[in-house]
Amino acid sequence: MPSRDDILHAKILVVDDCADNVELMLEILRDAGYTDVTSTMLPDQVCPLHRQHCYDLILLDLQMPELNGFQVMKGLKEIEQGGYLPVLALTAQPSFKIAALEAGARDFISKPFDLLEVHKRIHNMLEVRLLYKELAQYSKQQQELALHDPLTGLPNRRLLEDRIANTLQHAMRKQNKAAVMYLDLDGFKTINDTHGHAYGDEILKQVAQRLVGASRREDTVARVGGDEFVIVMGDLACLGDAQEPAAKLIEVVAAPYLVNGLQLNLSTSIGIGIFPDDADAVDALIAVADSALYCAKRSGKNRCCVAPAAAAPARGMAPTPA
Ligand SMILES: Nc1nc2c(ncn2[C@@H]2O[C@H](COP(=O)(O)OP(=O)(O)OP(=O)(O)O)[C@@H](O)[C@H]2O)c(=O)[nH]1
Repeated sequence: MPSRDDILHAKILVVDDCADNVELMLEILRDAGYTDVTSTMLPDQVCPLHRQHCYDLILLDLQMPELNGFQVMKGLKEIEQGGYLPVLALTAQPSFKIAALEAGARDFISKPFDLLEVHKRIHNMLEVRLLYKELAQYSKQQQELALHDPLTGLPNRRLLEDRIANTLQHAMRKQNKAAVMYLDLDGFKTINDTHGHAYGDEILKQVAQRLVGASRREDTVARVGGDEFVIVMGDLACLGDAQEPAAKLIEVVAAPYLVNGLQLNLSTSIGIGIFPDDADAVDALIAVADSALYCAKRSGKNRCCVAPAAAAPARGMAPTPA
């Protein structure tokens, strides 16, 4: 629930073509303790100003020459699409009250002003507006949490699958290739067993940062399990375009780690699946990369293998170390 302080610091815009009315409203608001109040006498400035400042409350006179309050609300609705239109209409015309509500205003204040009514309606509207913002922020955070790994902040499997699907669609349109790289740290269990889980967590966070740092901005780096990561790359012309960055990933993971004054070395294995050569669907491509990873582990770790023979008969039987 917004506090009294939050409400008094809300951003308010007063819109009226009459200078005396503007002055009166500014005085009422400042006397009540509102700290962030501005005004305009130019109705055509309301939308650009709201786009720039995102007001919590717009006190809008309905009868203005050139652009009236109803037209202004139309423009504001486009900016606040799906959101909460923070308009409190000001009118001396009783017949405009319902029309204003129908046009999207949340409430109205009649002129001449009844001071008590003005204070109450402004306070109530701001309370709802700020609550609405809190809710929108909370819902955004929840969505983020549902799609990201809490330890590293990387996309989780759910978001990864979405990103792979987009990458494959893009590759299909462009008639080029994409790669899914399945990466699993070597001997990570020993690190946990030797130095503790918290130390292992720190290493995982550093690995995540290194993988992101070594990837292109448009690639996706996701954490899909304990010490498992998946990297998705689009816009590739050939297998070599994936093997080269995979070798770079192996290299960055291998650089020494310093955690709590303790230096440690680590290696990783990577399996690569190529779209459309090895598979043409999200799950299948992940499965192919996972099988290739298994080959990399089995053939000695600290290396990268492409899809095994079963998934890529054209490339022969043996896994291909990078
Ligand atoms: N610190 C930490 N460890 C985790 C987390 N999630 C899973 N693990 C541990 O990560 C380890 C994964 O080990 P494995 O991949 O099975 O084994 P490994 O030692 O890496 O062996 P290879 O992959 O064959 O080289 C296990 O010990 C898990 O308990 C986590 O969030 N934090």
